[in-house]
Amino acid sequence: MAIHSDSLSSTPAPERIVTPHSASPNEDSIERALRPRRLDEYIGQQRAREQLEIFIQAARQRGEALDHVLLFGPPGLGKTTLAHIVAHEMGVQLRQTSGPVLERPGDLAALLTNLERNDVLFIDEIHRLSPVVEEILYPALEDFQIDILIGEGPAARSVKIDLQPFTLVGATTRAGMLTNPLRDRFGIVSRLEFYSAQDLTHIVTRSARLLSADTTPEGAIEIARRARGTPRIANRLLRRVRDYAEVKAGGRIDADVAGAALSMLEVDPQGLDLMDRKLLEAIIHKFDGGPVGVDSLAAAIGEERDTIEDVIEPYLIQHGYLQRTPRGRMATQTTWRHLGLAAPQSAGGTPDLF
Ligand SMILES: Nc1ncnc2c1ncn2[C@@H]1O[C@H](COP(=O)(O)OP(=O)(O)OP(=O)(O)O)[C@@H](O)[C@H]1O
Ligand SMILES: [Mg+2]
Repeated sequence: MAIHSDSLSSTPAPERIVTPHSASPNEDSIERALRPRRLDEYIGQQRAREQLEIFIQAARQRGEALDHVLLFGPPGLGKTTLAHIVAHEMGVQLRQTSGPVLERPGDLAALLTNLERNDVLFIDEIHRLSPVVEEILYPALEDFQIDILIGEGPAARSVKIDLQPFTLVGATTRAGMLTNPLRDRFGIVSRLEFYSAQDLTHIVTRSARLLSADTTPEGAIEIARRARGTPRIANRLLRRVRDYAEVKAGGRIDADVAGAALSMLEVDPQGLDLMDRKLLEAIIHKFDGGPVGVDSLAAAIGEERDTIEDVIEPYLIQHGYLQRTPRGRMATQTTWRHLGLAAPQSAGGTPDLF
């Protein structure tokens, strides 16, 4: 069966404390425990939440399946969480799989034919569906029907099978890698954004309550500020800071304890971690501040190109540490300053006038 657990859907990268991917099966089970189950417990992402609230209510009132939903955004922002919430709010079952797991059309056909009326089928990493599997999906999404080929050679014939109406929830970190015909079949498209420090503070406070971690409001703010705008990282930092507080500070997490613990974890005051700094330092020291192509950068820091593009870069770009230009990546004035260096005139971004 092609359904697989949450633990298989993330790339482990245990060496990195702020990696937005979940690092271990143990962490996955903690994540599940911290996962909000209802839409009104889902903090932040106001736009996505408000839209879904209306569409879910309308679908429920009509007794219909919700339109197909595409969720996209960087790892750890709550796509899987939202998929589960959609099923819960619709009062239906969720079946979960992911693009790379569905190798053959039959894998998807088996899942589709087992769905009950209005169920949610959640396909994670939907940009990694193989083209033959994607073909099966088109008529399923449009007409709730699939065409499957039975037999081989001259005796082969195509059979149409009717499906129950269902909702596909697709998640991807790369909306740009979806084919047009697939993207066009989603009626609801939600882009998840990095969270504000304020929203993350709510998330840390909620998780601290669930984990019975003794956290002051200032302690929660300190963790939230340094979590790269990402709930998964906020929850992970909270657990590590709690360990530190229990061993070094009688268990209480205040701003000083959180700050000391995060420094020990090499998360700097802006929330950048070792990998972030390694990338920024490589651009400055090995490539004179850029522009440098992402492949050269990947080779220089020993990371996969995909990891740079999906995991490291989005936050750095949004926060002005990195510019993506047609000729490659460039460090900005902010980057030079952040690393305690004097920026050259040629550095990207707003010049430092002071
Ligand atoms: N809006 C939110 N409110 C509270 N907690 C959240 C929210 N979004 C995410 N979380 C927490 O962050 C964790 C990670 O979220 P989730 O697994 O849904 O991310 P994802 O976008 O699916 O990541 P990936 O791209 O790696 O699959 C969850 O376990 C949950 O505890
Ligand atoms: Mg996920």
